[in-house]
Amino acid sequence: MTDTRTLDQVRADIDAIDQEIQALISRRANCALRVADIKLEQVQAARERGEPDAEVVYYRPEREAQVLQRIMERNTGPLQSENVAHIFREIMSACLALERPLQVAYLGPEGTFTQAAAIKHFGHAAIPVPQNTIDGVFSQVESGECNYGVVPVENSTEGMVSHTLDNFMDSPLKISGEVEMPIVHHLLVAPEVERESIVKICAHQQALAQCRNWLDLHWPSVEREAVSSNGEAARIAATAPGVAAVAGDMAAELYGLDKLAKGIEDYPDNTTRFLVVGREEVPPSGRDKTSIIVSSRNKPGALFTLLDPFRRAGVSLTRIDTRPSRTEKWAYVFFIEFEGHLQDQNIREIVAELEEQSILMKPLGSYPRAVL
Ligand SMILES: O=C(O)C(=O)C[C@]1(C(=O)O)C=C[C@@H](O)C=C1
Repeated sequence: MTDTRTLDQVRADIDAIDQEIQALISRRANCALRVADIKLEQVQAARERGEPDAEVVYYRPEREAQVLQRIMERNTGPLQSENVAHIFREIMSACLALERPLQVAYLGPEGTFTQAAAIKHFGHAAIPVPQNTIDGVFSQVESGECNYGVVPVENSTEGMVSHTLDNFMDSPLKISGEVEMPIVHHLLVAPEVERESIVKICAHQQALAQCRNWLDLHWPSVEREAVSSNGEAARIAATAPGVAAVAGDMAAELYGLDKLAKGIEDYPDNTTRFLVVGREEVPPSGRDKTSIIVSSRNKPGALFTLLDPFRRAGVSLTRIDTRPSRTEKWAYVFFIEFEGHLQDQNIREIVAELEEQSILMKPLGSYPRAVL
């Protein structure tokens, strides 16, 4: 049947639907408030049972992943599943903020891709707390100043962010989630700045590397300077007219910069993966990944021996990386990521075997696979 409603009629329908959606969102928010009360009651009961350290965990990544996954699965259009999930991401973010506003440390300053990743994962109701260094993010969460932290871990062009991996070696923090961000870089300048006046291009070293071919081709003789972050590069470009920055949309918006060239990364499917760190272990969501650090003696076949239990159990590895050991005791330190949860029987067996064969075996946490 053709739709014969007039513009006014359709708008009246939209108004009525909005009213219903709003009432439903308020009902949902009241449920979240009740969830918060129940969580508190459960912790009080646990303390009375003699568990003095029991603490309320408001943020539940496994539950959020399940909610978002289901929303995407049952979407029938016409909106795209990802767009619908983003809307619910924000609704859950606001509901969680009613229960307890989350402080999220991230590798700043404002305008970095890590901030964009933190917002993508936690939504806009979380309180972002920029840190100057990856170490700073870890220590804010370790000390309890912030509830969670977001750090870059791997780029599809440049490989692992070794500093993040090094932090995991000594930190008691657990991984509670992962975020994937497509990385699109632009060449940014302050408004009205002419191409001819650019004498220097600033960016984080990873961004300079990700755009190396493009910069070699278009700006071969202009000095490049690596600075602490893309956000910092954008801040410099906003105040120094001879300086351009390589950074993303968020930095461009934040510092009011113009795009002299868009999408300048050498590989168009350039993505960065971020990890969310927290103090709690995350229960299974049904679609999980696990990360561990494992180290073995320097002897022939050492890596094969460590990986063989995964092959036998048919568990897929999603990442393996090596870092130089920082103590003489260990010859190799491997970061291994795989599908499954530390509570799964087959993963428990693999971990037990690795504990026997290695000189160090540190689980970094199980967490839901990125949904968005
Ligand atoms: O189910 C919970 O534990 C809730 O707190 C509710 C809710 C939600 O809004 O759906 C909010 C925050 C949590 O991170 C997960 C889900």
